[in-house]
Amino acid sequence: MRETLLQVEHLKKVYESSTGNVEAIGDISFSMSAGELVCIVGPSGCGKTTLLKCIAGLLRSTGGTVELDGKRVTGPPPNMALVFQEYGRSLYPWLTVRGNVELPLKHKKLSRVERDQLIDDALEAVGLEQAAKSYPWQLSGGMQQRVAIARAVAYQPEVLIMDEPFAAVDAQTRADLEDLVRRLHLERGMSILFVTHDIDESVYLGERVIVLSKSPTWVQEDLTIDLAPERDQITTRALPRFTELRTHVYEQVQRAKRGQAVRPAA
Ligand SMILES: Nc1ncnc2c1ncn2[C@@H]1O[C@H](COP(=O)(O)OP(=O)(O)OP(=O)(O)O)[C@@H](O)[C@H]1O
Repeated sequence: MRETLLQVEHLKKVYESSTGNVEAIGDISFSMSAGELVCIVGPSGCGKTTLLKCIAGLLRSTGGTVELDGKRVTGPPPNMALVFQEYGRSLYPWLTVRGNVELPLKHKKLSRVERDQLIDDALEAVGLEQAAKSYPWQLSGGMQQRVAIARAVAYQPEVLIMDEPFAAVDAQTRADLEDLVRRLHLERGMSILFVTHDIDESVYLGERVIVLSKSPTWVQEDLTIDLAPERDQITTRALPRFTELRTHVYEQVQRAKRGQAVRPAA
């Protein structure tokens, strides 16, 4: 059995402000094993980003706990990497692609040779060897997002957190980036927690899809995606089972939006 990597227990988040409190997360519990790729979907505004920020130690929860590798998360854990939707803002325009990938490695005690190996390997993994000396602003949106992914790969985190990473790229680039994520997961065993608005994307990518209720949020369903690990944009998406799963998740999200799902007794 795979060991538990991430454990979220009764997480709660209330935003307090002068205009009133917002109970964003009601009570979320789930766990994720090492080497898993888990997708999270839910209605707009249900607290997906809030959840990821709490998991990443960027936001203090109001209640409950997050543990990574058995250690309580109270601030950004060193063994976690994040990739967000806004690739333009996550890359430093004055650094080359190589410089951007190298940056977080400076916090690790590595020799020059080890660092160079990690950077070369990561750039190769995302297919950007030729662009190492370019600057981010010289690249397309999809390529910039590859740089952000290469940076995470080179860092060798225990878990990679991705928040709507492909929402701002065109459909063809998105499909390519989805396949890149699948490959990193399959070939390198990367543990990935992936938030998306796109139901088809969640089923195509995930080994599990967690459906969140609307705010104040709880886990409405934790669904195993029983598709073969080797996936392909054409054949996998054409499978009857793929259609069944995406229809099921779609219906669950619709129920969540309408607030129709019944929360199981604790
Ligand atoms: N800093 C904040 N102060 C007050 N309320 C907030 C704050 N950030 C988020 N919220 C509220 O918390 C709830 C959850 O927001 P969050 O951005 O986490 O949802 P989301 O599921 O990621 O949204 P989307 O699907 O639109 O990206 C929303 O009602 C939002 O208005």
